[in-house]
Amino acid sequence: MQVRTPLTVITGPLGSGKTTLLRHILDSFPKKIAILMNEFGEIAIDTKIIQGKNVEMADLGGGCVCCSLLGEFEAAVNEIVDTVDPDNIVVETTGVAEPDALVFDIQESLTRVRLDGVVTVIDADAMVKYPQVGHTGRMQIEAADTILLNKVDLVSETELEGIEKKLNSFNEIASILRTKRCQVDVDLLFGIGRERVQPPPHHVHQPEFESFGYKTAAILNSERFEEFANFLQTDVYRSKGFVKFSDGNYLFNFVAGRWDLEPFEQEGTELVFIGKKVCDRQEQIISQLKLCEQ
Ligand SMILES: Nc1nc2c(ncn2[C@@H]2O[C@H](COP(=O)(O)OP(=O)(O)OP(=O)(O)O)[C@@H](O)[C@H]2O)c(=O)[nH]1
Repeated sequence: MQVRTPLTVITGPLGSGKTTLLRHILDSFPKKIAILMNEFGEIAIDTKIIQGKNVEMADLGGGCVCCSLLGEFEAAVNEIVDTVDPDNIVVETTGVAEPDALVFDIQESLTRVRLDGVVTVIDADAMVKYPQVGHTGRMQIEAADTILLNKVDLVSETELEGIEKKLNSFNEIASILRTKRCQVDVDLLFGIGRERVQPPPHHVHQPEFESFGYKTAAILNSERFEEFANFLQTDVYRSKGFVKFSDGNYLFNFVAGRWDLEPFEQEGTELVFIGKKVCDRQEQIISQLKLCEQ
């Protein structure tokens, strides 16, 4: 009998910490893992963050794995099993993906893998700033076997208790683990052996988010870029990518008004901007960025 490879889906809203979790898993999980990534936006940033970690990965490209890429997903999974034969496969979906169609597809159509579990990463800070959980967020919470309530360093104990209550009201069977920077014992995430049967999805997924990208070969002035990041508040919910300053290269992350820069070996500047009506501001944002060029 052919043994099916266990597959774990990582989902969760934009900027909640999915890539942070993947980096943590790759640093601490001793088995051979293959990763499949689906990104929102035309420039693949997460793939480049993970690359170089000595891991096999496949990039599903821009688009939504839950809507248009199911065929590509199946092909990529089969190819990984054939060529890499990993102990585990991990799929990181975009922050705007609804996992029900993907879970159903894995259950019904994928003969080489079995769904081990769904891990949903939740941004505690964003849950306080934007308490209304939208349709996509709700689907991501409902699908979870394990919820990482992440960014606990940014909110109070009382706020955490409120968020846990809300998460429980959407999903009372998932275990909720509080984390900072997704630091969790990775053994808790694997070997779940999910048995829940996913009913066919009634998929009406209409992502409300738009995105655009920007690349330049120019070196950016770090002080002007910091001013730019402070000014980004309106319309942009999420931005990420690489920036080149005169003193080196950095990974830039902006989520719900907070941003940080981390030294990162990736040459050049390429950024993605995501927000509900962000394309209306594309010209303005790019002209502000050009002012940062030295
Ligand atoms: N303060 C704080 N920041 C965190 C924590 N976890 C992650 N971050 C930061 O949150 C930002 C977004 O993290 P990512 O891991 O890139 O989020 P993501 O879910 O992969 O983002 P998308 O793929 O764009 O949806 C980064 O700046 C992280 O450093 C945390 O526990 N506390």
